[in-house]
Amino acid sequence: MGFSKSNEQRTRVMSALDAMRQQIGLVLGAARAGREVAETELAGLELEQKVVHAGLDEAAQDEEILAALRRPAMSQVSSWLNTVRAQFHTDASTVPRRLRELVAETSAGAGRLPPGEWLGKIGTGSAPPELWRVGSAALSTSDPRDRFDVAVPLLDESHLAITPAPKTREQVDALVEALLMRVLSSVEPGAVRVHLWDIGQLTSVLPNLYPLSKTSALTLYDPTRLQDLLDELSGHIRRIHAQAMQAGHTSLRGMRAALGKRTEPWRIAVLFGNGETWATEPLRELKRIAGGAHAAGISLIAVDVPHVLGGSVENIRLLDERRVVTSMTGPNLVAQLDPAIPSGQVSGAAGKIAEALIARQGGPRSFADLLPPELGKANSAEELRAPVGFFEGDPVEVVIGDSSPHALIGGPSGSGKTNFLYALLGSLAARYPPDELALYLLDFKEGVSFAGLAPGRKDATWLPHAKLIGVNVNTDREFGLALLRFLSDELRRRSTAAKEHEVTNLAGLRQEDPDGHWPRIVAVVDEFQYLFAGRDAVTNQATALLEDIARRGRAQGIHLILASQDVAGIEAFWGKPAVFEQCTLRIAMPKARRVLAEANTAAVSAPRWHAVLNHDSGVAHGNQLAHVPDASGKDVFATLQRRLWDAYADEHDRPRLFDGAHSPVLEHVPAFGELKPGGAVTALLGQSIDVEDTACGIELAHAPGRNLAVLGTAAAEALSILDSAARSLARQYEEGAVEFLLRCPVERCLPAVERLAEDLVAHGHRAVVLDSLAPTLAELVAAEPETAKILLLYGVDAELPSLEVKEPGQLKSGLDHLRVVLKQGPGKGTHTLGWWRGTARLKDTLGFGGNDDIGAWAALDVQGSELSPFAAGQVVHWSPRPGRALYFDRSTHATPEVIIPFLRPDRENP
Ligand SMILES: Nc1ncnc2c1ncn2[C@@H]1O[C@H](COP(=O)(O)OP(=O)(O)OP(=O)(O)O)[C@@H](O)[C@H]1O
Repeated sequence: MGFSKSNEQRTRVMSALDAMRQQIGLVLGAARAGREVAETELAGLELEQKVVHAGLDEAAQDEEILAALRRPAMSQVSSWLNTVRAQFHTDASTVPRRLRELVAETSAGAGRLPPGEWLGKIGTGSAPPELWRVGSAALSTSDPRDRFDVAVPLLDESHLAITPAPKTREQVDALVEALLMRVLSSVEPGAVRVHLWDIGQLTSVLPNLYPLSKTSALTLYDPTRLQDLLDELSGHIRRIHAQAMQAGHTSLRGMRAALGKRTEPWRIAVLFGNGETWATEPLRELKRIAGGAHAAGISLIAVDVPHVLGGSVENIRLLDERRVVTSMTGPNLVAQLDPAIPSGQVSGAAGKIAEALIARQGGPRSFADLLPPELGKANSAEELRAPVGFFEGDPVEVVIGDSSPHALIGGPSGSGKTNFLYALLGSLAARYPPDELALYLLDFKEGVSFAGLAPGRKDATWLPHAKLIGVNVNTDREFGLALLRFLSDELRRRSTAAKEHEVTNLAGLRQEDPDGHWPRIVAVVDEFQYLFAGRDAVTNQATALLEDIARRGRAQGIHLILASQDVAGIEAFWGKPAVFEQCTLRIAMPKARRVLAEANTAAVSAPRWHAVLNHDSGVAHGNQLAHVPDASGKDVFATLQRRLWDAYADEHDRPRLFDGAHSPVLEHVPAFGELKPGGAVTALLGQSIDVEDTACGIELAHAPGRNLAVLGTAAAEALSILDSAARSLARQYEEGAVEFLLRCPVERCLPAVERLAEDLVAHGHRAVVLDSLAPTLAELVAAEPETAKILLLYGVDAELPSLEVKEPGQLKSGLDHLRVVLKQGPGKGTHTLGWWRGTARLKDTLGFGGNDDIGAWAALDVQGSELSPFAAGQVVHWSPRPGRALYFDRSTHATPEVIIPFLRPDRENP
């Protein structure tokens, strides 16, 4: 039925009803008119009053009145009344027929027919009736053919206010139930959503409809959840308003008419009050909702709510169990409610609709349903947009862009947070090619959540969008910091470019610099609260960087997705509202707390494998529930990854994988492969904790202080550092151009030292493991070296007692010679790389004023406070941990940095 046609019909119904109301009014009008006549004739007036009081029909039976009318003086009264009466009957007799016809026209099927005709059948209509029968009425009770339908408008049209009479709750329930069943049976399953709230009952509001409550067609709100319902409705109104406005319409109905299809379900909210007035705040909200409801396809049915609602409202007032007065038929006509539909029939039919709805929605959807028909067709200049799940069969999208630049995801362990991230990453990567979207993925959790996106032993493919993948970084907060620094640098680079092109955001930059490479960057930090885990410099720097990126990233297309398992992660924000506020996209997994706004409890009731998406900073009206398909099951993501890899891997390098649980092997790092004679000689010591895959080393220039001290008792790490230093140096000298002098008084380390010496020799260099150190030191002091010499001293502290002894007749001790070698050696190409097992012994070795001779150090299990004398007195923060060293090179570092000593597989370990 076309909109204008139905409108016309509705007008006709209304005018027919008006006509009837007028006829009824005439009877009373007659009395008034008669009274005017009777002003000149008191008797006439009295008589008429009597007639009117009795009613025309009754008066005709009343002998006394009849006698009075027969009096000649009253002839005028008598004939006038007769005319009125005749005219009334002529007109009124046609009203029921006209009404019946019109209601039949506007209200087909379940809108009007008795339940036997439609109950239990599944509706197919997308254009439901406009009037819904609730009962019938007649102008004269004597003739049953005069009965006509009493019906009320509902969807898009009107609210309904029902006022019960005492002890009529059962009848009201039956009335509402029948009305809802008429509506639900008229339209296709899912096209109408019913929300039920009852102020006084916990469980049994219209129980016959309960089979529907396992679907979206029926949502029940217990008495305490009025606010949830009001939030839901007002959120819906705002969303529809925004949607419709964007598409150039003013209402859902208008949008539906223009598109020729239903875009959103209608909603009917039934509110059962108890006759008492509402508190100011919810009432205000209810009135606001009522005012905007029709445009959003919402109708309210308010039962025993003694307030005037906004919007158009029809009323039904019960006089007793059967008799009602409705605003449709006017105050003077009493209608009869239809009898209740037997409850078994209602629940049976509700069950059928529920089944049809479940079948229609096709059950849970899969990850493949999130993917577009073709890979990589989307453009990210304006925003990123991708579905992550489904609500009632319809996709629910995440939008990352100007109005929702950053996201906060929360959910307890096992709630599907990681799975959600996979769904999101997959959906994005399938839509945007790597030139449009670059991913930086960091997981502070122990485990390998993102490791599969980098090439691995089992699967050699990688996600071409991923530039960096950090896993097992829970103890390497510095890596998080490195990522933030990288993003902040990129932010600066982009804003400089934007300024140069005189634009203010990424979309502008891309337009002005079409050949530039400006993908949107999405950085995911899972369990980001680890960044703030200590009261230290890392936390302070992370906070500052994060705030900066959060604030300015929006314009430059740099987006943060911060995920956290528990409240702790969110609490980390409490002192940092800037970051929190910028995360306007909130995603709450079931049972997540504090991710959404304080009063928004949607996540509490979200079912398993669902997420509540909210692009409005977590305010309730922004809630969108979505079922998230399984994206982390076996082969699910991997299948997409392979397709993406096939499509893009040729042009996009593998991501850098940083795995905190696996130290790199010296021979595998690019920096080692690139070493060759001729450049500045650099001894590699370990891996930098950085976004780029870089090794960290000490440059052995011919300058004072170019020696290295390794400090601490951790033998494996100490061996590793000296080992990689020697091996990397070996690659930078031509054969015979360097001599390695090794000395190791620590028994258990000796095999490793001997093995190193053999390997150095095999490399073509001279390498000697010394039996004693003192004579060699004396020689080094005495002669000018012909070649570069590298002194590798293991456990120097063990050597000290013997070095301190002066040989008889000698002025200088071995220790004196060592001090000279440390001081003067580097200038002549003799560098000492030594391992002291404690800082005190290093001080003893260096003596007064000797600290400058150690230009660089790598500390292992040594407390920070012991290190400041070797770092120009600055406060050093360092909590020693296995597999890590704190490295400081006076000539290159402002502050020390954490490095990862290389792994020495298949080599002797102490
Ligand atoms: N939407 C889903 N459909 C089916 N299975 C899922 C879904 N989401 C998660 N799972 C499964 O549930 C388990 C836990 O999910 P997931 O690892 O994503 O949770 P999490 O919140 O990240 O937990 P944690 O933080 O402990 O890793 C996984 O085995 C995952 O495969």
